[in-house]
Amino acid sequence: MPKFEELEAHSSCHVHSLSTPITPVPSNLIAKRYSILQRLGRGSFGTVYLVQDTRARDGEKLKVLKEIPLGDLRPNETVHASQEAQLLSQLHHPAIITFYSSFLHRDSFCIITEYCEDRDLDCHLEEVREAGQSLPETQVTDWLIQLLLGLHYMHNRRILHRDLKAKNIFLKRNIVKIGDFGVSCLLMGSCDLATTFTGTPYYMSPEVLNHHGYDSKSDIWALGCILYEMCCLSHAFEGHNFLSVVMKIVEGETPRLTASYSLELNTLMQRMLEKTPSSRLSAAEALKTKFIEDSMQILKHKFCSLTLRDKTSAGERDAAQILKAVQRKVHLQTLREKSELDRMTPRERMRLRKLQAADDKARRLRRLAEEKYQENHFRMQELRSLHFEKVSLDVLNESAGDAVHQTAPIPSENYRSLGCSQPMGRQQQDKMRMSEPVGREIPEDPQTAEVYYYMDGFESCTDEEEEEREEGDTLTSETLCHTYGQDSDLEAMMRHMEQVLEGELSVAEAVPEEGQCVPMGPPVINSTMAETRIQRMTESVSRRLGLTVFQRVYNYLKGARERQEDEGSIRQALSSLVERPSDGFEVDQLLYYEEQLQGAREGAREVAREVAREGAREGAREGAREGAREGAREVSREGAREGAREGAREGAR
Ligand SMILES: Nc1ncnc2c1ncn2[C@@H]1O[C@H](COP(=O)(O)OP(=O)(O)OP(=O)(O)O)[C@@H](O)[C@H]1O
Repeated sequence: MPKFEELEAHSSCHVHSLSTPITPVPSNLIAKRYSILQRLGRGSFGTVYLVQDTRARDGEKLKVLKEIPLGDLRPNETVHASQEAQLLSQLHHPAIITFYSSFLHRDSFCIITEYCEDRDLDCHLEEVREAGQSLPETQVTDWLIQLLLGLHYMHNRRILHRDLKAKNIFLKRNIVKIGDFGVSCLLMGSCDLATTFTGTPYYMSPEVLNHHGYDSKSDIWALGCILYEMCCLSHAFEGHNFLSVVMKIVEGETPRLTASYSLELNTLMQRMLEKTPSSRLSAAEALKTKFIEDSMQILKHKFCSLTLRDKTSAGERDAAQILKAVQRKVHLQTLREKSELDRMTPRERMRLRKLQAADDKARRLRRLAEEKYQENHFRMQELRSLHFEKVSLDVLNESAGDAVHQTAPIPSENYRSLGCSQPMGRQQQDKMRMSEPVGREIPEDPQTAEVYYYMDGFESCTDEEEEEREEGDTLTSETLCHTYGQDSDLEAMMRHMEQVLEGELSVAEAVPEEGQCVPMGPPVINSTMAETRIQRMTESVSRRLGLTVFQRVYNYLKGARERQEDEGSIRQALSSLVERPSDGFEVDQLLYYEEQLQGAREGAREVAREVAREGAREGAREGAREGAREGAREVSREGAREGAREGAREGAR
């Protein structure tokens, strides 16, 4: 049962459409600021919602809320997780989904993160597969570089992902972002059980399956699997059932990419899929390979021209706005010249006021255009100085040149001649938004009209022209906002690439050892999370197969595993129970999880028993020691008494 009111159900692989924005109801706010817009989906541990942050600035309002039910946990048991969440919220990288905050809401642990409107990589790959297409190598390497940069950033800070998979990678315009970084660790701690339950079988590394512990190289293994998936649109290690996948990962051959991808990319992937962690590349080492460095140069140029183009087109839009304002102004100015002030009717006066408003507008737009022009100019100079001659030329020819020409023919003197003086700040611009009076006539009496205009702040224009102008204004400011957000990610990504290219990257990456990743969830959340995962999985498989079939498959597989039947006979038996033997995959995985949890519980009970036994032994020892001490004391007391009595007797004698 969903805890939060869901306004719209949502299938995971559909574009998140928000055609009808939902106005938040203040009384329904979660943590006094988030209102649920729609449900994005349900994962193994919790439910994911798109929310509106009523306290955030425009353009940053949409966020994601992950609600993780904590069952019967007491609030103080989650304090540790909240503290670790604080740590995560201080980390920022454009390839990592921003972790804003976490809090407790009723009996759930809630996490607020950045929202990625372009869905996850898994959905994207499914679409490509369905369309019978494939991803070009440049696209694959562009994404791989960004993912390596993100991994390197987190690994350097001793944070492991533990559940890297295509479903945890999100697309946001031109960049990819890793989701849930550190979250599994936060909730599950870092023990072996946590690794088993947070990992997804297809991406699990040999060392994890062999219970040799998880480290940063296990994340690299998962990324190698994702790289294979981006190229071949199927899992790197596939099998009919859970155990056959495990066998392939642990003992099978390292897969190869198809011939349509370069040898260099194939070699890189194979080095990321080395079975021995010490022979496997780290993120820093992968970033320093020649293939990645060369591809990174190209990606950096691409990002450079993208930000430039964004800014240029914003400049073009501004220029168009200015042109419109100028035309309108010329028209109004003619009106002004024709009329003498004292002979004006109120309507004419109104027009004059509008003229003044147009002046202000033109001045603001001119300023914006000048700023944009300067920015573009500065970036172009930057580009040249970095010797990216080819790119600079392309950019100048393709777009910047156009924009410069479009912006340049409206030199600032033209506006000055229209009587503009002081430029206007952004806040003032916002205040200057016009309000539309509805159904109000302008009074004909000049004095009354003056008061009327004053009350309306001189901006009460109902003309269609003004409406258009208003629409144009809104568009401009929104586009600028949008461009800024996008640019900041692209620019941050470029900075990270520059660091690598300029050799500011330590290849001897601080590799977190098992159990050393920053967040260490308390064990009590740990086993609750494991139980939740088992429960969710049981629900989902029994829904898919039907309860009766699920029970049959479950009972058969449980017996078969106990009898240690071979894979061939298991496959044959499964084919009579389910349509495809692969349908039994999740049941198999479920049995494996149950076994692991059972083992962990028995381990914990054994530890508790041992502690109790040791306590009893220690108590007995202490008792014996105390008894001995008491005995000795009694003996010495008795001796003293006897001595005294003997002394007295002797004295009497
Ligand atoms: N930051 C986000 N922006 C946009 N969509 C998201 C975001 N986080 C999650 N989603 C979507 O919400 C759904 C559920 O995500 P969640 O991460 O809980 O589960 P999952 O990755 O499908 O499974 P698991 O919990 O096993 O990792 C998915 O469809 C995912 O694409």
